[in-house]
Amino acid sequence: MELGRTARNRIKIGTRASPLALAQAKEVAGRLAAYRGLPDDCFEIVPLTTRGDRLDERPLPEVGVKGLFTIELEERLLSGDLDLAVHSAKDVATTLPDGLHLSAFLPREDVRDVLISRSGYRLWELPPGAVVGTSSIRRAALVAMHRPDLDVVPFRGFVGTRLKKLENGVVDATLLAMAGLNRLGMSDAATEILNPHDFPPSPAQGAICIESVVANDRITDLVSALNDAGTADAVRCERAFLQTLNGSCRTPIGALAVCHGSEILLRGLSIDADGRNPRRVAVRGARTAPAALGEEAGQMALAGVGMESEPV
Ligand SMILES: NCc1[nH]cc(CCC(=O)O)c1CC(=O)O
Repeated sequence: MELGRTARNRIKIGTRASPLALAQAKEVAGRLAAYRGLPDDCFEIVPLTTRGDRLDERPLPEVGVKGLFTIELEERLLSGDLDLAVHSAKDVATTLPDGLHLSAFLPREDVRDVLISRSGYRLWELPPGAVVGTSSIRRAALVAMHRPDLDVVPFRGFVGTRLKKLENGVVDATLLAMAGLNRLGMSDAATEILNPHDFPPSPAQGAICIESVVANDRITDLVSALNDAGTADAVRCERAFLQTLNGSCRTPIGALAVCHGSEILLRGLSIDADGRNPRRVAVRGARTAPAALGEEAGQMALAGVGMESEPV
């Protein structure tokens, strides 16, 4: 393959400029180099500040949630300035711009959320009125479901910034994805790993994906070496569930799909923003049509059928 021979045709990998996103882009460049036998210097990592980063001080639900961290990267893919973009799959809007596709998924990291608390308390041990910082409507709703007596406040910024704010006493506890902590080498910060039944993760949590131009066969072929089929199927199933339910983008949704041989098992949850009325759904189906299964589960949740009664 005539790749990376000169500076001019280096493969440009776009990413958010956060430390986590940069670590993920480096991981992708390293794997591509290793799997394709290419020199490291044939990749150029291009960090971009996204709208979501610029709106750092405002709570996310106010500024519209999806696509905030990806739009700038997508524009540059379409203009040809970038060859591929590396994203946390959970930050990618369920509908992509025409001409782009998710061309590979890396093997999924830990899918779970963790609680990080200053005094080492677990979620059920936090004193009444303790302040929990999160700007995720899903995490806020799940905290309210388990601990309606806690005070949830907006809390944003890069992972390291949030941990510093926690240390400085701005909040008593916060919630983060274990995957991000692992990738940053900060897993020691976790106080309690929350189990996915009590605290369902975001659809696509823990998965890194590559987005690129559909018509660019060279890039589609290049990145195919990185694709993990089980992760791709599970995430496509979860994203279809989210897309089916997410008319308003305001409904807290959790979802986790797991592949077992030729089948996928999907468990999903939707819940009111105040933590009331959790609605759970579970479906099992063939791996041949992951998105159809996710959509079916979404339709069931919308219709209120096939729901599991509480507690499960
Ligand atoms: N929205 C920020 C974001 N996007 C992906 C991750 C974690 C990494 C992952 O889920 O793969 C995080 C931080 C967090 O939620 O703790």
